[in-house]
Order: sequence, then structure tokens, then C-alpha cells
Amino acid sequence: MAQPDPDLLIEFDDVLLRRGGNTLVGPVSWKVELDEKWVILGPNGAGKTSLLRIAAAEVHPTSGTAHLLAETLGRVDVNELRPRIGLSSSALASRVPADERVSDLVVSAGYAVLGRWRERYDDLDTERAIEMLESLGAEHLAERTFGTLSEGERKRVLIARALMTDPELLLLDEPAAGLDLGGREDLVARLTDLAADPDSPATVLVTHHVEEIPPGFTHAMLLGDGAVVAQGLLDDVVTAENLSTTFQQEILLDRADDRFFARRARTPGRHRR
Ligand SMILES: Nc1ncnc2c1ncn2[C@@H]1O[C@H](COP(=O)(O)OP(=O)(O)OP(=O)(O)O)[C@@H](O)[C@H]1O
Repeated sequence: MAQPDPDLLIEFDDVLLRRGGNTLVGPVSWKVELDEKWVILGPNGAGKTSLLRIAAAEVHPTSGTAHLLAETLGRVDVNELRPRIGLSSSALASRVPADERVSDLVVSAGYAVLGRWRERYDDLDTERAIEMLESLGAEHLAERTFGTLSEGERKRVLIARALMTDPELLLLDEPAAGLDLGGREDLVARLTDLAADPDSPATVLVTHHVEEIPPGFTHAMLLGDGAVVAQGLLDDVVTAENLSTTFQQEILLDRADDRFFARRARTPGRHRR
């Protein structure tokens, strides 16, 4: 088996995931370097979350080789790998107890647990948790319980938690899903700042919408029906032609202020009585 490249955070060779006789995603070959910020875009059911779960060391590929942080899945203790990877997803959000205090939720990321399990955390840990919440504009929520937060507040708190361990790789699964326009724009602005920070980790953001791509992101993968439609530099990949192939309809794409905006081309007579 080939040795992992130490300069790559993700190195997938023909990675494929099957469940119950169905291919969820793959085969995908993919490389993510230290300073790269990726967006994975595709329709419902395309396999985005499945791919991200492999990148989070949550599942092993059925075939192919997945190297993460220069370790090989299947040959490394995933419990050592996972604290080096920050993950924010709705699946994680649904596992957080409603009465979990926000500051405890963020601090506990350092111990790879959900739910407070220690009576006290170090002051340094608590300070860092507040710093992380501040960087997401959520420090005022520190004493609230998770169950009382709005959808947008939850997303920001979970990203703060994902950053708590100073991860080498940050994985964000649909961080803007369920947010209103203001909430989405606020989150895109925060992620733009994060992308511009030279100390920020390599990042992979999964989304359905080009409007959610933060300026400063560098690369994109388009996934359609489990297969890669295109991947590479963001500007080369996020094109009307590639989006049309990915979403299987004619998509028009606009750009303004380093943001993307997409809509379907109007087809005369369609959807009219
Ligand atoms: N455990 C499983 N067993 C069988 N099929 C599964 C399983 N998990 C996911 N799938 C299927 O695999 C496909 C890819 O799912 P996945 O969640 O990765 O897609 P996605 O691109 O993240 O979708 P969405 O945008 O709707 O969240 C879907 O058709 C889904 O129904």
C-alpha cells in the first residue's frame, strides 16, 4: 500500500462507500493540502455527507485507500485522529443534550466528549472556549443551554466547538442550512474571516448552494449521484456548465463581490398553466 504524503491532510485514492448493496459515494480520488479551503457542492443524496464522514474518520471506505493527516484509515487508532479533526454537522447537533451549557459544550471538544463529564475544566480551556465563541460572534451565548438556541446560534456554537481543539482539518457539513438570510450572510462573513486567517486549518465545507461559498475559499468539488463531476480550483470548477451537469438542469451563474449566485434558466411554458 502506498505511504501517505505528509503534506496532504486528505488523500483519497479511489475511495468508495457502499451500504446495503448501494454505492453511497465514489470512487473518489481527492487531495487536500494544508492551506486549501474546499467547498463540496451537489444536490440532495449526491454523497456529500458520506464523503465527509470518511474525512472525519467516522466510517471506513468499503474500497480504496483513505489517508487522513498522513495516517491511513484502518491502520490508525481513530480516537487519536478525531481530536485533530474539527467537525460541525447537524448529526452532531442532534446528539447534544438540550440542557448542555454552551461553554461546556465548547470546552468538552478538547476531551472528545459530548456532555459535561468533568466537574471543572482548566481556566485555560474555558478562556479558549470563550475566545472561540467570540470569533464566531457567540460569546454572549456562553451561559445559555444548547436547547434554547436558535438554529443560527447553534451552528455558530458548533463551529466554535469544532475549532476548540485547534484542529488541523475543519469539516463543516451544511453550516448554513436552516439559517435565514441575515444568519446566512453573517455565517458567510465569519467563514470569510476564517479563510483569510493564515493560521486557520484546512477546511472542507459541504453545501447545496453556491451563495454560501465564502470568498477566500480556494477549491471546489462538484458531486452528482455519488460521482465527481469536477474538482480543482474554485474558479475553474464553479461554472454554469459544471453546475448544470451536477444539478441536471440549465443553471445560470452570476458573480458579484467574490460571491456566486445561481438560478435556473427559464424554460418557456414550463410551470405555467
Ligand atoms: N446507511 C445507509 N444505507 C443505505 N443508503 C444510505 C445510507 N446512508 C446514506 N445512504 C444513501 O446514500 C446516498 C448519499 O447520501 P448522503 O447523505 O451522503 O448524501 P448528501 O449529498 O449528503 O445528501 P443531502 O444533501 O440530502 O444531505 C443517499 O441516496 C442516501 O439515501
